[in-house]
Amino acid sequence: MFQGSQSMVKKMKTVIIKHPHQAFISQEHLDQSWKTFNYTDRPDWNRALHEYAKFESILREHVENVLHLPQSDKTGLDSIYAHDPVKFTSKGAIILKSGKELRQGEAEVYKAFLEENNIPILGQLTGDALSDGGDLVWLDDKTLAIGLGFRTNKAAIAQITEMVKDFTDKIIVVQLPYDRGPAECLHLMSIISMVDHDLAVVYSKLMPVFFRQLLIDRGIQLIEVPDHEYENLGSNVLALAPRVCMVVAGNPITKQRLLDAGATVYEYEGEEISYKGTGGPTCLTSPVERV
Ligand SMILES: NC(=[NH2+])NCCC[C@H](N)C(=O)O
Repeated sequence: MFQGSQSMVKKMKTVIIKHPHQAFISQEHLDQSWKTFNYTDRPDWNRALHEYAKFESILREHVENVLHLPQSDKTGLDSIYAHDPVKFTSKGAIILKSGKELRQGEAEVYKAFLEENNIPILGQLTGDALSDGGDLVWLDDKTLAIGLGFRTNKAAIAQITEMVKDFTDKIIVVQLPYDRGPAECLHLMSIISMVDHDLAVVYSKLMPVFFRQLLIDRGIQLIEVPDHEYENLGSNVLALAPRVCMVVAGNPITKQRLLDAGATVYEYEGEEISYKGTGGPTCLTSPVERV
């Protein structure tokens, strides 16, 4: 029985990931495509494998089922960030269409993978609708916040709203700023990560005032990420269970603030697999079931 949820924090039971073997493929492949995909630098294949081994071992300690997406010639480097092509609801996956054109082939591969594994699909974006999973945040099981920006458009918000309306009370549209422009990746999840039902890590500088206030009004304690740790993906924190989380190493202030809030914090080195492609632990994982 599929145990889908509309939570970013409940105990993760099943997760989909994509290993560098299937996404990065080889040093040669990385060399050919890192500039095209707008990475900050050329990832090192061996170090990427090493980092990923640690990352995956933390995941395996906490998550019963870890499923791997297959290699495909329809996808590129960014497919390592398995969070983006779909979003899970309690009734199954919504198949999205990336706002980054180079990533649009990922959804089809993902959909076939879900079908093969008998994981339910709720619906799929059609027409002009564009959205990345990184823009969709369940604040609780009845409330979905959606970032409206370069990666997610109004057509997608309308279609997603329609798909979830029978089992969701509220959709909150959060306007994202221009920040560094369309070539860079800025998702709603770049500026907020839920760590428990009442605890979130945030980068308030890029957050609309109404949204920050709404979080506070909902009784959510906010942990602020300092500027230099935001640059190091410090605001990208993956909840493995309520207050049990994973961060990219090199964010000591955020880590200490999480510890002070009573969280257990696991770290992995993410220079190659996270930093260079701008994708932290939430981006590297697609939680299917949380219980
Ligand atoms: N959910 C996320 N924050 N994903 C990050 C994706 C990063 C990737 N390089 C992109 O530009 O699409």
